[in-house]
Amino acid sequence: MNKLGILGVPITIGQPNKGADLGPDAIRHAGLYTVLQNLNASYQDYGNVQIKNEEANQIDQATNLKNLNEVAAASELTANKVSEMIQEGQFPLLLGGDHSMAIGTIAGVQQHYENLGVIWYDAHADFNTEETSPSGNIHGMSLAVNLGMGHEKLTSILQNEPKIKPENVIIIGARSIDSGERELIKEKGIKVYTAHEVEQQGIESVIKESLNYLTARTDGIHLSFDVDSLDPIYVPGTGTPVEGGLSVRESHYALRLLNESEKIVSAEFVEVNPLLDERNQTAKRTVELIGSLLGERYI
Ligand SMILES: NC(=[NH2+])NCCC[C@H](N)C(=O)O
Ligand SMILES: [Mn+2]
Ligand SMILES: [Mn+2]
Repeated sequence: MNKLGILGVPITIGQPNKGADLGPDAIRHAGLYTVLQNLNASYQDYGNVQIKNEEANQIDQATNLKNLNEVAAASELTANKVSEMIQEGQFPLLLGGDHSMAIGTIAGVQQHYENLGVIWYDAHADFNTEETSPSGNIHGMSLAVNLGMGHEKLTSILQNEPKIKPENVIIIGARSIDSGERELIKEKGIKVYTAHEVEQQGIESVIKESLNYLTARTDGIHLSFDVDSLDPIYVPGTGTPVEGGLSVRESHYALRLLNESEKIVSAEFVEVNPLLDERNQTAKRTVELIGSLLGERYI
């Protein structure tokens, strides 16, 4: 694997809770470097992107978007940094931060791929627009934004065009989808393996099918891993938990299969919120999951 470029994106204003800005450092403190050193991974930690969480408390009345300008500014900074890391030949490993950060990360990665694929591992689809969103929270819109749907300040980061094609996206683990999102998902023909389908089909088959499908049609796959994909019993430190989630075991297996495929070109682990956590267990599990993606094995 290429040298890792680690970047924290301490953004919390894409959703209503304080504390997701502490996620990147909680992940570092939970033993990230030890795991990387045990894997003999070479890495460079660029620290955290400067995000203006404090200055943001605005609902843009005209648009139903919370903290639009600040999220857009954060996305721009993130996108540029991520793009630079790939330019340097590094594998971006991004630590979050709420899921609005994916607007920036994917814009940055996409600069280097003509036909980027995305695996969106999440309890949610994050497929709202300002018209459909029940909350106005931009973390529930980031996937739609990446497909070119939503406010122009968000869809035009780095380039004013869609970053990914609808047919190059696979959502895995979904179990909380708003009615407006459901319609958009159907309209765009997005592939979704809900939590029920993971149960029915098994995670191995879901991941292998996804990899076969995406490898045939894309030139690289970005992994967007929202920790709330897991059941809240394992990840209490996250802002929008949904019962009935994926298990730690099947998620490790999913990540191991992704590692073995050698098709993942960048990854983000998002929605860790230490203020909602107990004893940093959510960050610790996140570090272990990162280990599986990077090649750690039980034996
Ligand atoms: N990245 C997340 N955790 N997203 C949660 C989104 C929740 C809800 N669908 C919304 O739009 O507000
Ligand atoms: Mn999400
Ligand atoms: Mn989620």
